[in-house]
Amino acid sequence: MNPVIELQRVTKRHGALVRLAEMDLTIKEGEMLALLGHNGAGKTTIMKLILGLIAPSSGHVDVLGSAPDGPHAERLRRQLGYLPENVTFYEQLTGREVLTYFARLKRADRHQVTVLLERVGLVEAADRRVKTYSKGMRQRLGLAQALLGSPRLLLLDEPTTGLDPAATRDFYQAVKALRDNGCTVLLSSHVLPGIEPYIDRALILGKGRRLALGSLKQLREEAQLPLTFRIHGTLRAMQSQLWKAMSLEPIPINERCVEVNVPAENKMQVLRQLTAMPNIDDIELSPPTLEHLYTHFSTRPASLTLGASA
Ligand SMILES: Nc1ncnc2c1ncn2[C@@H]1O[C@H](COP(=O)(O)OP(=O)(O)OP(=O)(O)O)[C@@H](O)[C@H]1O
Repeated sequence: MNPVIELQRVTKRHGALVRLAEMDLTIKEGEMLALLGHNGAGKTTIMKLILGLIAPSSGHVDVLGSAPDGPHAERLRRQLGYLPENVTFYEQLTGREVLTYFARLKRADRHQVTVLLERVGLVEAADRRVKTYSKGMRQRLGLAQALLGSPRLLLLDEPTTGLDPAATRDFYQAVKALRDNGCTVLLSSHVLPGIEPYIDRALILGKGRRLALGSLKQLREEAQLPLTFRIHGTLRAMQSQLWKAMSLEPIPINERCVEVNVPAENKMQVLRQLTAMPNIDDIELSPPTLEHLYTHFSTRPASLTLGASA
């Protein structure tokens, strides 16, 4: 598949401050990639470079086949949708009026307004003033605004900050439907819960540098973090020597439940030993979450990040 975004050794500096350092990144058509990082890690800087709002100090940025700050910038921007962090609208206008206003600005077909209100689940609230909207509804209106003109590439900057888990899920489901229709999505976030099922890959950033890049599976393979086993049963009968014999350190959850961390390579061996025990009723296995992986990659020594996967 064609790359939609290509960054080659891109650096963005302000005097001595390096906002982004030698970044290489290729995003393919129809991919959903999450930019993850602490405040000031460089997420918005990457988005602004892709939008052509700022130019790299060195290196090359290519978006849909041309430079975003080059002679084709205007044509290119019509193919991009952008939901900025902290989106605000005219409070006195209705959702429909807001979208109609943006459609005019973007020179998009006004018939799209109703279609998009439907797509983001705002049809019933379309004729209410924005000042009556919840945070989740405002974000969905922001998403509808970003979708005007049927963009091929969607950039979402911290789109779910401040949303509750149900509103976050609804938001990502709407984005996933777009991605499934071939739209490429780049989203930045430091709110990790809820994002896992929707992304193809994650780029973990720290101080403008790439700390890790890959699918959840690739990040798990690279990190080699242990699996968590939640074991249920009559555990009081389990002597500490038994745990020791399996090289496990149980963390009590309650009288009938403990958690143990098991290195991935020992998974089957430990499972066999545990399932052979009559006092164990159930075992739940959890691989490391994106949150565990993020913590791992953002706290490991800098010398180990040089080989971050391409
Ligand atoms: N216009 C600017 N001039 C100088 N430095 C800037 C400018 N904009 C951002 N920076 C700096 O660049 C670095 C990266 O900022 P950026 O906004 O890309 O981070 P971020 O990962 O999006 O952070 P956040 O999660 O807080 O939004 C930070 O150190 C920031 O202070």
